[in-house]
Amino acid sequence: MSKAVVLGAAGGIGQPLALLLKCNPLVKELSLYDIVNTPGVAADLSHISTPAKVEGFLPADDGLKKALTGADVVVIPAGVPRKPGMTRDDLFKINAGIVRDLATGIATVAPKAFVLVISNPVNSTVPIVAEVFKKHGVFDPKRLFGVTTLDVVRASTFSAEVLGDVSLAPSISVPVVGGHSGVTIVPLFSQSSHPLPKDFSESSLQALTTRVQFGGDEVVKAKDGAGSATLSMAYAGAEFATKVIKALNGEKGIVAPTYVNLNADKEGGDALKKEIGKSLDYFSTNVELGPEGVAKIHTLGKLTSFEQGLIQTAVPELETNITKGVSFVETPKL
Ligand SMILES: NC(=O)c1ccc[n+]([C@@H]2O[C@H](COP(=O)([O-])OP(=O)(O)OC[C@H]3O[C@@H](n4cnc5c(N)ncnc54)[C@H](O)[C@@H]3O)[C@@H](O)[C@H]2O)c1
Ligand SMILES: O=C(O)C[C@H](O)C(=O)O
Repeated sequence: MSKAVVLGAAGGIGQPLALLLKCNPLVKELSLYDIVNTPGVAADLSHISTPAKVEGFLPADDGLKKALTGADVVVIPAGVPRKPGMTRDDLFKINAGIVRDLATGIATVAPKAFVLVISNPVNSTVPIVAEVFKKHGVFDPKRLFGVTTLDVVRASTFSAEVLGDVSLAPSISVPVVGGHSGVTIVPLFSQSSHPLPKDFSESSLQALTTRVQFGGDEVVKAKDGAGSATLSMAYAGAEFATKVIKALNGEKGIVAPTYVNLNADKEGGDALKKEIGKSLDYFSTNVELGPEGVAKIHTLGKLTSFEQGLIQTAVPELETNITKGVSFVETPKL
């Protein structure tokens, strides 16, 4: 039984994510923090007849500190979402500072908590959290995760559509590796639990891959200025948080793609760097979770030449995104 904290809990993701965590029997305490509205959200959720005790906190009266005290798992969906025409990197200007400040709170109050970063641009915000933790001398790469589960969820859903049977979606597992923005999102359909049809053409594979890579844009466009994916993200965030909590409670054999610091498992991380041909510090890949967080970083395995090409396109953009996050904390210029 764990204490989960949501930072940004009154937002479009935060509220449904908090609902799903309140309904999770593994959550004993749920603390909700935001700059607005958390007392109301917490009061509302607290009437649900599940065991988790819910409390809401605002910045006044040391709210962040109170929310984080005793935290096992901290999920961060705080920050602004995209509008049509924006890239995730366009959010850096605002979200980098928000994530840095929240990370400072976690590093100070709950340095051992598992930190799950949803705020975009994930490729850069995860390094920001790491650098803040390093500054406080409490960085443990095993405990920091960029949440890329929505890409995995989309790959399952879109594969099921292609296979003509949407009921398959929950059982389809496609590793999605790289990062979480556009071309850095690399679905490995050749490793799907449910292979694509034998006569699936190269152009259809390209279209399916592009749909996963730009699935976020599909939602941003449909919402037409009212934000980005919230409900599907809450579902994905709760899925991933549940995996982390289960692993923390000692459940074995839990593997999920997530964006991690490759020093979390030196052997696996080094092997992965060799595979991608670049010494990046962060990459999303299948990770085995354990009670201490990252237990094992899996390598990518056998790739098709199409997938190798996708990785080679992803790597330079990822490198730029990572450097941007790291240097923001080293020398803040914004
Ligand atoms: N990783 C992913 O797959 C994924 C998917 C969807 C969205 N996102 C990202 O998640 C973030 C949130 O999206 P949303 O739709 O929930 O946005 P939103 O605007 O609906 O909610 C964000 C919440 O953050 C709060 N907030 C702002 N500054 C804060 C601070 N300093 N401390 C605490 N809370 C603060 C706001 O008050 C708001 O309630 C965006 O950056 C978005 O791009 C990531
Ligand atoms: O697309 C976005 O900006 C939000 C999120 O990263 C997504 O993938 O839906």
